[in-house]
Amino acid sequence: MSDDGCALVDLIDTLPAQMARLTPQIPLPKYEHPPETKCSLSYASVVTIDLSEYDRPGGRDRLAQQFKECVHDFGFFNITNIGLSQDEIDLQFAIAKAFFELPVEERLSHVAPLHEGNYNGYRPLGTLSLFPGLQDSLEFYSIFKFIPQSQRSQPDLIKQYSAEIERFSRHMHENVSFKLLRILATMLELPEDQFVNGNRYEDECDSSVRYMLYHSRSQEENKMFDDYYLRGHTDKGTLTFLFQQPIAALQVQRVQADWEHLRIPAGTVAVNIADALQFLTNGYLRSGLHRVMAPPKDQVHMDRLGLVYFVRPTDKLPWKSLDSPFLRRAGHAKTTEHDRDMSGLEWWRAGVKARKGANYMKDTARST
Ligand SMILES: O=C(O)CCC(=O)C(=O)O
Ligand SMILES: [Fe+2]
Repeated sequence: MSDDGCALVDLIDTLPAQMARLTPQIPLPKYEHPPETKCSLSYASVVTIDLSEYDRPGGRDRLAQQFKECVHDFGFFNITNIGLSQDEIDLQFAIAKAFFELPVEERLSHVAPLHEGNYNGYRPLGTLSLFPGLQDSLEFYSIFKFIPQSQRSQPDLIKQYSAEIERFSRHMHENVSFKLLRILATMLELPEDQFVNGNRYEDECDSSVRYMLYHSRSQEENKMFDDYYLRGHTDKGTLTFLFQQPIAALQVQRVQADWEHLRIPAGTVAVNIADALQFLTNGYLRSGLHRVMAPPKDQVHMDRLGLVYFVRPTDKLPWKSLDSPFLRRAGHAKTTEHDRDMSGLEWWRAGVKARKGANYMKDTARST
């Protein structure tokens, strides 16, 4: 950069409007998480990966060993020590809460181009019918990566906190998810950056920070919906990160087992392997099956605010399955059966379009 500051001025001029912080920033009240349920529930036992091991001598090998216990038969694990403070995470919850308190006209003025298979922006309440004639009670707001290809209109609230949201988004993507993707690739005897290369931050894809709000329903409504908030599904992307969630509604299912609750306490993030990794590894990595149900009786009246980070494949990822000595030994050798002449991004958007308006069968798992 030149020392007369011109380069800096040029840079600021070319920054997308969304990234330029407006002042003053309206302070947000500190987010208080609701208490956990006191009801006794059946919780899934989940492997916990301590990410602070990653940079210790021998740490990656130890983490790879731990991965072997959970990535093939389950597809869910927890991570701790992700390098973000509780305050940084709680600020995202505070922004999420403030977003859903904006007037509905303002939320609706930033609707995502859903008809293009693209969730960038607001996805209004009741967009999906869970059963014929029964609309979901979920609204969400997705903030795509902070790259020129993803820019769109944003409410002032989001513009004011864009620096903090960008830091969160980049950290989850380039630090946390890349660590996991590198360990997974090494474990599978693939080049270390095999998965990272198809998920680079600067390439176009639909990775996003997502703020979610499930509105509570009455007892009668829950009965009509068979208690479903979100049908059983696997996620379509690469990896999903689900943050602290005291309202016990998320359930996961191992192969041929009953549904169990997934507990995500403070200091922990749940990670869900998604369809792209399952496809690329010919089914060796398992895309975790999950659903969201009405919470237990001491929480059923509460709205449920969620914070999620989704990593999704980019336009640089060839939609072709992989081969490695590990995969061959494990009986998951390359198959060309589902290879396509398209990118991960094209595959992803085609899936979102196909899903729109789909009529879900009660116990059928679909991708979301
Ligand atoms: O709300 C949750 O806990 C899970 C959300 C989810 O499964 C999804 O958005 O794909
Ligand atoms: Fe999901």
